[in-house]
Amino acid sequence: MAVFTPVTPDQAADYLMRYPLGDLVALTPIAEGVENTNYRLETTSGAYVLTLFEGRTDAASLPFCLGLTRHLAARGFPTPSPVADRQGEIIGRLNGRAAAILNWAPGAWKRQPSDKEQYRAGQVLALLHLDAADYAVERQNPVGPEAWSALAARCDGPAKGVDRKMLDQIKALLPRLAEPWSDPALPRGPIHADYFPDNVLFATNEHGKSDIGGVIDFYFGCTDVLAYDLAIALSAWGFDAEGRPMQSALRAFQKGYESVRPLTPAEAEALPGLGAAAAVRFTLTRLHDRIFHDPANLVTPKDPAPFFRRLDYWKAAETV
Ligand SMILES: Nc1ncnc2c1ncn2[C@@H]1O[C@H](COP(=O)(O)OP(=O)(O)O)[C@@H](O)[C@H]1O
Ligand SMILES: N[C@@H](CCOP(=O)(O)O)C(=O)O
Repeated sequence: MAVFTPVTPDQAADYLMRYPLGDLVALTPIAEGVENTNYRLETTSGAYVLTLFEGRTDAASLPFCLGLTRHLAARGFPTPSPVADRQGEIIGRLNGRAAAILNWAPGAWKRQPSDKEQYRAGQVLALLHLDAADYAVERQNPVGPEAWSALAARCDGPAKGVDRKMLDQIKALLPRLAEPWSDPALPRGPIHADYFPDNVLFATNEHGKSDIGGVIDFYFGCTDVLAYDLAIALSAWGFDAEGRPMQSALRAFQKGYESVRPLTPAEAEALPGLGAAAAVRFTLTRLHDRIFHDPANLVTPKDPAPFFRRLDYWKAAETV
């Protein structure tokens, strides 16, 4: 489930009165997602998503994240735009939470993307980097290198068994993994930072062809190293459920990316190190979420081990 803060139809209808979106027709909870509360909102003017932002999405980050989404949508990038209320505001408040309404992106994410879809996903990530380049607002990465030691330190006391083993290896790697962030040759800009298959919805376009209809969930979005975003995406799209590399998927995704935005020599050289950093970043947050899992929260914590295994691939790539 991903309804942490319930909303009744009456509350949604009341909230909708602030928006020029017509009247409520249906309010349906969305089961997917792990961070925030999401409802599909159908009104007399169309379909939308109503999001209530929960604990880990810091309300102070929303002007950056929703502003970036709006900036990209205005450029024609495929992402559902946040809707402004009658006062022009895109961030509201509902049931004690910061809230927003975004356009509904039709389609579904690909559980087993073909190489063609991998290529297209790579292209769209590169387009995101180009279209976002002149977005003037900045946000430090909330789960960047500075946050890793704090996450590791929090897990340090309670981690046991396999978690303990992963954590000990990670702690030894942390100083070296942060090195690319002091390289001034790596271009920086707005990044998605969570460009996983479940955040990329494919739909049938106006020509009857399947294409990316909506990139969603910019709530880890921040200003960071562009090639790190590619490394995160390759780590998310290019490995199987056990964390083993899928060579043709990795090639297709990167080829798609570079068909739009070729990597600089410095980026190409840094990519394996950034991939290792991405593997550790997601291992750490998954470890943290599993160790501190609240049993009252029905979302099943994600397994950190397959992400930890990606380290072997990236470490081997560093020595090639
Ligand atoms: N704008 C949207 N259009 C269509 N579906 C959406 C939209 N935003 C979210 N969803 C649906 O809600 C689910 C959870 O959204 P997501 O932003 O990934 O949540 P969380 O941040 O809690 O993980 C997505 O997997 C998708 O099915
Ligand atoms: N992609 C992250 C978790 C964040 O989940 P999302 O539903 O907000 O994309 C992971 O896989 O660890």
